[in-house]
Amino acid sequence: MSARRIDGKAAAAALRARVAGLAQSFAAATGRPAGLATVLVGEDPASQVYIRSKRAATAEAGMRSDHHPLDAGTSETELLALIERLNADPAVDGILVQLPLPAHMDAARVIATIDPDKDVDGFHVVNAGRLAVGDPAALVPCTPLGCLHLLKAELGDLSGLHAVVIGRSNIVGKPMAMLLLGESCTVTIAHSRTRDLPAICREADILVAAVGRPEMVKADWIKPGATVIDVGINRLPGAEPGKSRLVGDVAFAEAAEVAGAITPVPGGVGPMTIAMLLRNTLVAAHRRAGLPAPEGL
Ligand SMILES: NC(=O)C1=CN([C@@H]2O[C@H](COP(=O)(O)OP(=O)(O)OC[C@H]3O[C@@H](n4cnc5c(N)ncnc54)[C@H](OP(=O)(O)O)[C@@H]3O)[C@@H](O)[C@H]2O)C=CC1
Ligand SMILES: Nc1nc(=O)c2c([nH]1)NC[C@@H]1CN(c3ccc(C(=O)N[C@@H](CCC(=O)O)C(=O)O)cc3)C=[N+]21
Repeated sequence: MSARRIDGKAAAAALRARVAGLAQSFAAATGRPAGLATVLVGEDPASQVYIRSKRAATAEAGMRSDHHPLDAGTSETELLALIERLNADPAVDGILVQLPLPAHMDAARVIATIDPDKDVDGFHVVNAGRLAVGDPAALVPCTPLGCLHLLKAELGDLSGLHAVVIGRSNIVGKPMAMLLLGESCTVTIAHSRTRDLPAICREADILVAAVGRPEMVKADWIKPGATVIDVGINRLPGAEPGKSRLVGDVAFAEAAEVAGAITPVPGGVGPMTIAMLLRNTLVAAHRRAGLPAPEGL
């Protein structure tokens, strides 16, 4: 392997430590901890694992974590009523409704009900719009924010670099492209209808894969020396029965022979997502308390 391995776990731990320090100052200044409310509908095992790690990280950073588990049969009306209560609760700075939601719910309507200034996932159309127009009040989706943090730590100034983002979802691909545009990259967004994807990827100084296809990006898709960010989380059957293993959207071992730097899965973007959730919660708390934005995040 010739590429540098970008250690998302270490970067996330450093960011969480900074958040914890600032969370302490916030509590001292306001007399209350910053608070995140999590909502999980149903019992999807993967979602339960994610919620557990998000809550543990929140508590460890000295913030309040309130969890609202709802059973799978809960009506959308009941969920919307819970969100309205959380919107009105002054102890709640951030609201996270874990996705995916059960099929009988309209995720867009649910997200639209969250107060944009408590929308620490950054999924509300108001926050998507703020990001698109460069309004600093935007709460930005955690995963692309984490990717950008890793890219800046690796490369410094990104201006003029050609970034190719594979994937155009509202939660990863599109906001990632907006952030890179904001850093003055030349941005190409690729997706399932893109023609000759390998050739387009080979033009990239920065390649972000957010597709959900295990090990789709091969070594010969990568420009020598490029920085590769692998957002994919794909669970494949493991070596032993009943066990699973995680792989990204990039064929890591072969890609690492060509790239200049690359994130692993696990231990890359995933941990940064959680750290950025804490960051967004603290930023939302400062704003709601009328305090200036915390520095160094
Ligand atoms: N690490 C983390 O914290 C997070 C990881 N993830 C992971 O990131 C990945 C992407 O997530 P998400 O954006 O929600 O996924 P979506 O399924 O919403 O979007 C996938 C995107 O990939 C595109 N795509 C699918 N197949 C191909 C293909 N063969 N060639 C090119 N493009 C293709 C789709 O194109 P089209 O629009 O044309 O259908 C779509 O835009 C998943 O593996 C997910 O688990 C997600 C969130 C957080
Ligand atoms: N409202 C909402 N907000 C989200 O941010 C959200 C969501 N719903 N639904 C699901 C996706 C996925 N996601 C991840 C978070 C952490 C890791 C993570 O920590 N991954 C570890 C490995 C964890 C493991 O072993 O499973 C890693 O990559 O090293 C991965 C994925 C957040 N999501």
